[in-house]
Amino acid sequence: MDLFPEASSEVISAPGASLLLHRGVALGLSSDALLDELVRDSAWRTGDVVLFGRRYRQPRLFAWYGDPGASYRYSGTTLEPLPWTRRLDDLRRRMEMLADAPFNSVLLNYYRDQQDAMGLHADDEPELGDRPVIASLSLGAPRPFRLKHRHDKTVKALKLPLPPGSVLVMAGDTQVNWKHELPRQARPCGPRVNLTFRYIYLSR
Ligand SMILES: O=C(O)CCC(=O)C(=O)O
Ligand SMILES: [Fe+2]
Repeated sequence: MDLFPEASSEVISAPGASLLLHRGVALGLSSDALLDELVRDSAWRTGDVVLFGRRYRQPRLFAWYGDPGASYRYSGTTLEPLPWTRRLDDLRRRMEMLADAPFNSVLLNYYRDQQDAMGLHADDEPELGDRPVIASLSLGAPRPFRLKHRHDKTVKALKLPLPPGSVLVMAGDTQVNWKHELPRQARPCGPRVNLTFRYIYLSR
């Protein structure tokens, strides 16, 4: 078991973005064991999206955990967070140290195979604030994460392979200037779980 994998941190240069990719982050157990545990123990649910007036099932499972009141809004529904599990709270503390920012919630996404995906979007909901710090922990199949500039078509898209045990910290104006996606894959691949730790400004 690789409890202390080779750790490294890399600045990903992208105009108008702040991206730091940490590899081999200490998680308290191996990334494979953590993947298995989260797949088994998380309260996975399905979601729908409405696109051009039609309702579609999202091609992935998700779960939302956090402090009371840190609710998550998507496609017209508001989700109340499930209480932190010991594991997720431990990971939250680790991510806070790594990103030097507070987090009060985490969105887990479970991509069961190559057909599960997440479309192009920015995490720019008002409750995330103006320049959110988001720590994105990846486990399982190393699938490419794509980033596209929102305003300047001449800026080349980025394709980052996010290996298991890596944490991509998106900060500064990243969400203002860039969108990101996790495309469907042509080739079969194993499961992947991604956790995005976020800070939700609580509504009064
Ligand atoms: O699965 C990923 O790497 C990205 C997830 C994501 O963009 C999100 O949860 O907002
Ligand atoms: Fe996102």
